[in-house]
Amino acid sequence: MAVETKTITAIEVMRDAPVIPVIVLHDVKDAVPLARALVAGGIRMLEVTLRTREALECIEIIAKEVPDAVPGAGTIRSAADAQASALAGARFGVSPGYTRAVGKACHDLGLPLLPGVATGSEIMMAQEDGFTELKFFPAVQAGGIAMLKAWQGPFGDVKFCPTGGVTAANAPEFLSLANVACVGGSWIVPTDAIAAGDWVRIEALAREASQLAR
Ligand SMILES: O=C(O)C(=O)C[C@H](O)[C@H](O)COP(=O)(O)O
Repeated sequence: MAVETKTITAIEVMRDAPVIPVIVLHDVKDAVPLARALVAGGIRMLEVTLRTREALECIEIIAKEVPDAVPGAGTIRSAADAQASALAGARFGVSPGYTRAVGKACHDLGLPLLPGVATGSEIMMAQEDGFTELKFFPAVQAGGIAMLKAWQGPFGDVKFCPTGGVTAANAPEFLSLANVACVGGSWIVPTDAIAAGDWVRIEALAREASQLAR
């Protein structure tokens, strides 16, 4: 059954599955089979990064052709990125950092945003602007589990999606933390599997990821 479009919120994006795949697509023809494989494996929230020229077209075709998937745009770095993503049919946005301009654009567009943060000041700025579900990026490189535990005190009302260096091996420990709602990562969408069209492998990786405990 297709996920209702208009009412999705950032926390719903985070709670749908334990893992949000961070997807890099270079070829539009891969978008639909990849999205179908992820959905078959139990992952519906799909972050398609705006790192490639093809990304917006990929979001558009997933939105049209895979009703059970919820395409989102990653690597949103400007208001223009947010606008183009919403126009293409992205249902949520993820940014590697936070600026007021990006926050305001997403707010005005009604596009739920997981803003990227790596410091207390960035968390406070995002919170001031009304965001309480945040991406911790780059999670492992910026302090990992220990950082998230330290944030539990002053920022106990924030839920994080740690992303960057998260793998099948360390995801369970991240997911066991009370302030972690889900994790993000590229490990379930390996570049070589996409290039080879190995959708069976990606479906298997998604299935394993979707069964991780939180
Ligand atoms: O492109 C973006 O907007 C990003 O924020 C970067 C990604 O989140 C990380 O590159 C994922 O990290 P890995 O799972 O270690 O590959």
